[in-house]
Amino acid sequence: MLSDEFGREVSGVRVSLTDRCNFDCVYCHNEGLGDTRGPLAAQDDELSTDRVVDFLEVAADLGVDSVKFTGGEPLLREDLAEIVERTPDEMAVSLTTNGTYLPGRASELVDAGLERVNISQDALDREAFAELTQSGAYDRVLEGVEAAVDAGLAPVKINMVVFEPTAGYVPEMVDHVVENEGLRLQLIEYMPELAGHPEWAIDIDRVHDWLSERADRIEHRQMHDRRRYFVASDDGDREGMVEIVDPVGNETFCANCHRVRLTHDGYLKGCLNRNDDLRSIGETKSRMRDAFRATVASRVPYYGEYMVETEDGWERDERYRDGEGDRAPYAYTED
Ligand SMILES: Nc1nc2c(ncn2[C@@H]2O[C@H](COP(=O)(O)OP(=O)(O)OP(=O)(O)O)[C@@H](O)[C@H]2O)c(=O)[nH]1
Ligand SMILES: C[S@@+](CC[C@H](N)C(=O)[O-])C[C@H]1O[C@@H](n2cnc3c(N)ncnc32)[C@H](O)[C@@H]1O
Ligand code: SF4
Ligand code: SF4
Repeated sequence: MLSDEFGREVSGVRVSLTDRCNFDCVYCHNEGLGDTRGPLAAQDDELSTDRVVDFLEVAADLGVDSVKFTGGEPLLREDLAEIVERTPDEMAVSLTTNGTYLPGRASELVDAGLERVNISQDALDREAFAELTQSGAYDRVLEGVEAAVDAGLAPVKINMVVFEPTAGYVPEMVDHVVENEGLRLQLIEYMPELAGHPEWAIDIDRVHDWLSERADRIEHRQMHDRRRYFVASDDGDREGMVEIVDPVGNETFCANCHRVRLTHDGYLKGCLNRNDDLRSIGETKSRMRDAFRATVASRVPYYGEYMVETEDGWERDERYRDGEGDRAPYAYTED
């Protein structure tokens, strides 16, 4: 397994298969790929099936043992099952999706080798959901969760972004996963670094404190040092798990970051929040190997190294002022 200069082993890759999406969530950072708006049909710049598979084989050779497929909406790729099927056996395969295309396709993905799925659902309220995602697909998402459970993907992780408009729904989402076997909840701190609107953020420590009071036990996950809270139902018969993803301004989170990302158009990046280190994987496996090694060698923790805390808040360190990217940063437009 390769390690970076900060002793962080790279055990996982996150592959964005497309920057397209059928939703337009108000908070979306799109994994650093710019806006998801635009045509839904497949685009020429997207990596072909073979190139994704070549890359995964190279990553596996370099000791990477897990892959997460994401996007945009990864199920907009018609070849997703083929990609999962052709992923090297030694890699654990998971997916993050908005869930809308899982009905009818979840079983095919499981048969191909999919082991886990995270489905985004920010509220149990239809209207709030529509406002947040700019879509009317609430029922379809619930069907997607059901399809995933039925296909054998339990426990399914529900991803919920916690910010001003959703914070009030946290207690009922926690109850929802306690009551429903087969579900887990992942509360993701709203990240304004790429998406803007820092005023939407809430103090995630308040959520930690609230869960600490409710939980019977707490575990720390090696990845990002994330905390997992185990919450029992009132009658003690059932238990739900709630994980908090709290990367913003969190040096410990970054110090335990073990993932490299691949963009839909074939660039490696060492950090979700960076857009100035995009390195092309090229066409051949030997180029891909070199690019992967170079990206690992130059990746740095975002908070605490790339960004340093000053009296005025977090600022980019002088040493990283000049970007080292092979292509221009992806663009976001303000709403
Ligand atoms: N800043 C930062 N945010 C991350 C990182 N990993 C996950 N996140 C945030 O958490 C969101 C959801 O992540 P998922 O794609 O569902 O997967 P995950 O929780 O990281 O992975 P698993 O728990 O292994 O399924 C991401 O879109 C980010 O907003 C990371 O390395 N850095
Ligand atoms: C970018 S989406 C891509 C996969 C898929 N379209 C989905 O929504 O699950 C991956 C995850 O990022 C989360 N996310 C998007 N923008 C975010 C932000 N600004 N802060 C925190 N999480 C965010 C989403 O809620 C989702 O769970
Ligand atoms: S569904 Fe995912 S990729 Fe699409 S807009 Fe929402 S968070 Fe972004
Ligand atoms: S270095 Fe920090 S911000 Fe960047 S991807 Fe890793 S955990 Fe996220």
